[in-house]
Amino acid sequence: MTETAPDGADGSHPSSDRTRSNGAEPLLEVRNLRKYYEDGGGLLDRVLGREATSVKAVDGISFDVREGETLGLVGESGCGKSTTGETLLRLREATGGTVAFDGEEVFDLDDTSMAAFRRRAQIVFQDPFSSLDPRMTVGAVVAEGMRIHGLPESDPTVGTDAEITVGEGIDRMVEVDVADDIDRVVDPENGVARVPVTVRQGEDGPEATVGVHEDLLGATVEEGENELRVEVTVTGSEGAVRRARAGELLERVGLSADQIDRYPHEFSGGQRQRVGIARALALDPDFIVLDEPVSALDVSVQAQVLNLLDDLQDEFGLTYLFIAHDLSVVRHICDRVAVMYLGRIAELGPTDEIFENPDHPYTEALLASVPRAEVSEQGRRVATLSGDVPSPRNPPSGCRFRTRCPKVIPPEDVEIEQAAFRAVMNLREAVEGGDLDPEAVREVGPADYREQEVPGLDGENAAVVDEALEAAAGGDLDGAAETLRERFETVCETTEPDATPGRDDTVIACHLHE
Ligand SMILES: Nc1ncnc2c1ncn2[C@@H]1O[C@H](COP(=O)(O)OP(=O)(O)OP(=O)(O)O)[C@@H](O)[C@H]1O
Repeated sequence: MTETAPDGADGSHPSSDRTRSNGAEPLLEVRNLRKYYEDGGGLLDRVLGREATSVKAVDGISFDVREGETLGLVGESGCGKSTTGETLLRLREATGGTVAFDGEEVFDLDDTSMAAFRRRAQIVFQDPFSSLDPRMTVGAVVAEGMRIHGLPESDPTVGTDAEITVGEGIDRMVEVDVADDIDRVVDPENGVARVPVTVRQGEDGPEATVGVHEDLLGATVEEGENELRVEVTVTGSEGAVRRARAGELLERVGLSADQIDRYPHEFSGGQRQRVGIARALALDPDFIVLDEPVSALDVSVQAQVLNLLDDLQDEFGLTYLFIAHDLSVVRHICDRVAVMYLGRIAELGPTDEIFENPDHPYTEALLASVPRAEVSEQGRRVATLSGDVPSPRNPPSGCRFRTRCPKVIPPEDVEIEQAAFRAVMNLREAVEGGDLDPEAVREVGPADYREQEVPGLDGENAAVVDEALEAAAGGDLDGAAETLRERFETVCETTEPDATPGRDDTVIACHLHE
């Protein structure tokens, strides 16, 4: 199957000159949002009969999404990006915090306001294979939301009008009435939905025909003494109006209205994602959460879908929250980027700032894992991201990134190389977690063990580690942990860094930048 793509078929990325959100008001204000999953604990908890601990998927994050901008939300798998998107849309119940949308508290909305919010705030999911019901035609998929919400509805602020052409012997004045709900069928231009109508003399008297959407609109003529009265109304059923709109939306996202009766399995991945986008657009939203919208697509198709999203944003004045783990995607579509780690936001700022001049060691490390296309960036010295992401059931104290951070801060009075301090931190983790094997220390002796496992120490630092390893070799892991803690405890573990203003509209949560 081939990909239909009117936009960016050359594979180019959308423009990265993204300034549309400068100075814009926030459309979405997220404050201290939390979402914990209480799922009865992990297997280990159950085996050991331990009390269940919740998964702190999102653990107190705050950010704004400004009107008309694209805010990127990036981070490694499992850091809470999808949970954030779904919780702020109220698809999941938040554990705490607030979300204001256009000034209204989303978590306090009554049923009527909630229905309006559901229309205005949409989501496009990552997986176009599982997010479309295989038993529904794509036309039904796109129209479903409209059916639920009674759309398309008439907008009282939109005027309706007819452009009349009169011919073939009609010499009387023509008066036209246009029903107010014509805008459900005809897209308004400059606030007016216009219908071209032709009035001519037929065999049985005057007749009027509409020039657009003939299957949905109708015109009737009534003869008066000196005038003809023409009335234009919507004659199509609700279902037919929705179907026509679904067809238009399919066309707008680069598919064909002729494909309206096909099933999802008849489309390629990229085409299915276009259907998902048409479904989101059907309710005429202001805000869309794009949850990894191109991650499941071939690289060649990704740029086309990104270009489409970019065009739609301009055309419909949309605001996006763009969730991605792939930083190279984010760079070209986002105005600002929030970097998330283990349920928290590490750094947030304008995309160029985040990419050119990251402040948070996690952002630096994440960027280091992005393949560099530009030669000028290839030589950049960056720290690498090593080790596993800790469990969100039991995140590290203080700064959550400290267990992997290549810039963890030693105590003021301890002189130590960064690599050696990292090794000490790792040793402490092992001792505190009960993962250090006393036998292994006994076998080689504490000093040799230190040389091997915690190289680069001398003087007092070496002596303290030896003392701790001595205790560990004797089986006293608690004593070893205490000895190490007394000398090497860092602010990164005792104190959680506040999110503080950095340079150029950035916010950063790292003790190095306080
Ligand atoms: N329904 C659930 N019950 C329990 N834990 C969950 C549930 N959904 C997600 N989690 C956990 O919450 C954490 C955050 O998951 P989430 O899917 O939000 O992260 P993510 O950053 O979007 O990752 P990915 O890119 O892999 O989707 C993970 O540890 C995940 O295992």
